[in-house]
Amino acid sequence: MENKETLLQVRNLTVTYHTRLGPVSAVSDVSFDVYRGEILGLVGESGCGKSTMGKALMRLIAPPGEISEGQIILSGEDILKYDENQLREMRGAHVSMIFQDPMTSLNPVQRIDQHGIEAIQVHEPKTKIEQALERVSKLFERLGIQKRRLTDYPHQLSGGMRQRVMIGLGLALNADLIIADEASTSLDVIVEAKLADQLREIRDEFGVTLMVITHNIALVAELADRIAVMYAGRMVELGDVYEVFDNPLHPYTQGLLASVPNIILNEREELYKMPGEPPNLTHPPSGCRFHPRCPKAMDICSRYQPSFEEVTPGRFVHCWLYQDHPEKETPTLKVAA
Ligand SMILES: Nc1ncnc2c1ncn2[C@@H]1O[C@H](COP(=O)(O)OP(=O)(O)OP(=O)(O)O)[C@@H](O)[C@H]1O
Ligand code: NI
Repeated sequence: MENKETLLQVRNLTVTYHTRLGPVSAVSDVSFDVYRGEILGLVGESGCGKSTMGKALMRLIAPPGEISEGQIILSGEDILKYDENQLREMRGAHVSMIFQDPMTSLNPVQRIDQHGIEAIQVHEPKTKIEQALERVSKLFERLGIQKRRLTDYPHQLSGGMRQRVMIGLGLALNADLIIADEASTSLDVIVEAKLADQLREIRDEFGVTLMVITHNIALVAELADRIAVMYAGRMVELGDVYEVFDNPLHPYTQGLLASVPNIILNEREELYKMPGEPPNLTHPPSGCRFHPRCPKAMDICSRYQPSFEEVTPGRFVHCWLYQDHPEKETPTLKVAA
């Protein structure tokens, strides 16, 4: 993409869930931009905070969770300052989220075409039903939903189709940003490689911005322009998808990509299994949260949190390997007790 226009700026975003075991910072001090018209893939192990991030961008974090710090600036406006009316307008017309189970967002007693017509008419009340229906059926056809399915009810469609319907509704609303949150277990939409092509075509045609939250790294390779990697509530790497797959900088990204079949490995090499488990976020490790599992950890990594530094243009990494600190070379003295 040439001329990048920033659609969304996330700054120092922190989301905290207040649990019985103490506060959990599911998203911790995360900053990044989303460009208009891009497809951004957000990946990371289960529990690293991807869905929390997506919900925060929709202002859908509810108690016991709260956005405890930061800014979310959409087209120049801080949505953390929005009141309920402004939020309703934003969720309708500007940002759409497709959840892991679209059944929860679709009305079970409403046909697919009615969902589409309603989506259009809520925001463009002057549009006639016939016009709205025509737009909807064109849109859905582009997404691989045939005309005869338009009179179906949500339960008559497969999970993958329901997700397409949600994407279609987002497009019908002319949403600027569509956030799609893939379930960890669902095979659904994305398994169909064809959808990656369709989504890219639709993006080109409608200029919509897509944020795809998924465990499916192969899909991200296929679909996304940029990839963002989260670990234990922090964003650890962000960059052009080709550059990151070609040369992952953060040791976590390196491990994550090495554990995916057929992407960066020769067939003969064995898949890498990352040692250890993600941390308990009620007591996250000090410094870089990845340090206990990191094969390249240095002394400083457990003591200080690295910043999210732009190491080459457009490439951000949260890792002491790529930034300096006065104490970087000085090991802590281990004093015997
Ligand atoms: N409502 C909640 N109350 C308390 N803790 C929560 C709540 N929702 C999420 N969490 C915690 O926040 C952290 C991040 O969860 P989140 O669902 O955002 O992760 P995720 O990356 O989307 O995981 P997955 O890939 O499994 O969908 C986890 O530790 C989770 O237990
Ligand atoms: Ni999730």
